[in-house]
Amino acid sequence: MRTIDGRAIAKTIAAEVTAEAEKLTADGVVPTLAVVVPTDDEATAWYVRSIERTAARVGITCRTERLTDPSAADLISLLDELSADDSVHGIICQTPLPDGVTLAEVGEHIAVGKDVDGANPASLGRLAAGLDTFAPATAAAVAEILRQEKVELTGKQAVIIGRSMVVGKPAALLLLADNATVTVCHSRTRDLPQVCATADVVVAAVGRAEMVTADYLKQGAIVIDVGTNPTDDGGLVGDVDAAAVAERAGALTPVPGGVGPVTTMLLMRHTVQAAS
Ligand SMILES: Nc1nc(=O)c2c([nH]1)NC[C@@H]1CN(c3ccc(C(=O)N[C@@H](CCC(=O)O)C(=O)O)cc3)C=[N+]21
Repeated sequence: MRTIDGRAIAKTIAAEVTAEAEKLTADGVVPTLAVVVPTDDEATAWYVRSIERTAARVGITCRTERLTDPSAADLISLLDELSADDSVHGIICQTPLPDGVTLAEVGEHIAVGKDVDGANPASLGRLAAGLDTFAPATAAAVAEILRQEKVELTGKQAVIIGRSMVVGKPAALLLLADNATVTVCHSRTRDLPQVCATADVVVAAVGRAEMVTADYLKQGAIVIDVGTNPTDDGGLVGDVDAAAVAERAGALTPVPGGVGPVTTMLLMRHTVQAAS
């Protein structure tokens, strides 16, 4: 089994994004990403630090807006304000959101042109319609990794495990646009391992530690692991049991070092695109 190096892929994209950010800055436009942080969840805090670090490295200004226990109305008024602010080019609202608040309802208040993490339902609709738009960075990372690894998708079977608005659904649309035959599975899918075992490409985005084992895979399948599940000892594991699939998979994205770093970098690429 080949291990796909997400950090190396992120590095390649970083070079391109840095050059683009430099050009914009020379023209008097400092690419700026607003990060709205509505809850103080630990995984989110890590991602926000990573966004801030990566932005600094590629020449993007990061403006972090922390809210304490906000209502939907509080979030909406901040997102409306950022959407109208000409000095802000990209906006990401971190999940999880406070109880009872949905990403779709607040996402509607992120201007589509600044919606660098594809949270506005209109962005997802545009993606479905084949219009120019930003896909959620994680879903975009899945497609980007397959492209960079030169995995030809035309006519291939792709199975996505997970139907969320941030990963499963947009990833399905992106792979469909690359001519794969796409199946989306979820918690109610019957005979999940057998369905997955028909796939040339498996995308695991369920959020259950090491759930995907060898019996889910056909020999040689390409496996993209989107899971980031914290372990008791402070580590991180994916949705795929990497040791269990080693003999069966053709290639696998590791956790950490796979989809995560590409996700963060694509958020940066989207931000310079939004500023252009
Ligand atoms: N609106 C929204 N969009 C998101 O995309 C989003 C979010 N909210 N909320 C939080 C989660 C979490 N998330 C991660 C991204 C990268 C890594 C990542 O790069 N992890 C490193 C390792 C981290 C470690 O070692 O602890 C890696 O995989 O190599 C992790 C987690 C995006 N999220």
